[in-house]
Amino acid sequence: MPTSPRVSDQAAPTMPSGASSHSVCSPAPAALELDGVTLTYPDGAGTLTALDQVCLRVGAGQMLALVGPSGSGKSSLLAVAATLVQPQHGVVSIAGSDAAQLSRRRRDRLRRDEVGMIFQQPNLLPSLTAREQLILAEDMRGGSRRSAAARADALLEEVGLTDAAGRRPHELSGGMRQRVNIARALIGSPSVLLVDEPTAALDHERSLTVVQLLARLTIEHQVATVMVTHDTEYVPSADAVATMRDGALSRPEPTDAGESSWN
Ligand SMILES: Nc1ncnc2c1ncn2[C@@H]1O[C@H](COP(=O)(O)OP(=O)(O)OP(=O)(O)O)[C@@H](O)[C@H]1O
Repeated sequence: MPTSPRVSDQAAPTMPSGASSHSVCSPAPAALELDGVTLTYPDGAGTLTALDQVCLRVGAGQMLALVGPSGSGKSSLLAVAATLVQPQHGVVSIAGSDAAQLSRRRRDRLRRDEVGMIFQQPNLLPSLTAREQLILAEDMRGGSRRSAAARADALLEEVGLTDAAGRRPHELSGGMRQRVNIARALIGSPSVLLVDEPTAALDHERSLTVVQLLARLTIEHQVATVMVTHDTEYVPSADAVATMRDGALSRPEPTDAGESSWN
């Protein structure tokens, strides 16, 4: 469960340039909210709209699958939700904090404390054991080594890797490496988990294990998870699915799994 300090010192109620003073989507708060988000990139003499008035709400314990063709804006949405890229218009809110209202330092802290990220490739350090990968991540967040070790052990157990805690990446299968990656992303007790193609490097059986694990941990850790996937086979494990097309996001449709829990 989330235990880390929350960023709560939002600046006074001046709106960022281009942000609306009212909610385009819904007034109810959620762990992750995008409200009327538009992101453009320079494109020759003009601009390319990567995200077009995107609205999205994902609550604690919910998992959204995000699908769409290549170039439709999925990675841009994750980058904006991670507060790594600032949109020209709209509001990105994480755990109740409007990212645009924060100083850069506080936005970095918000990301560190509240956002976990998982990419296609686990990017584990070759010389560290699975357990040390997690402890290092918590050390870098400023957590105590003792609590980091206890938390690492608990997370490795949750992802079924207790017996592999002392192994280095080259001694782990691709699926095991991705499970270490997932445990590492959760060690800071984030509110939001952003997952980009977690199964791209895995075979079918391992992919299914990883996606089902993400769905279970989303509930157990009460995180708001957004998972980009090319493979619609894994969508039923999520609570809802939304499609990106040319920067526009469809209304999320609940899956069978999320019929009663999706807002
Ligand atoms: N840094 C950038 N500068 C300029 N254009 C960009 C940049 N990043 C993305 N784009 C463009 O924005 C659009 C959306 O790209 P994005 O990577 O978000 O799509 P995607 O759905 O994640 O694609 P893929 O599935 O291939 O990863 C594309 O037209 C892309 O070329």
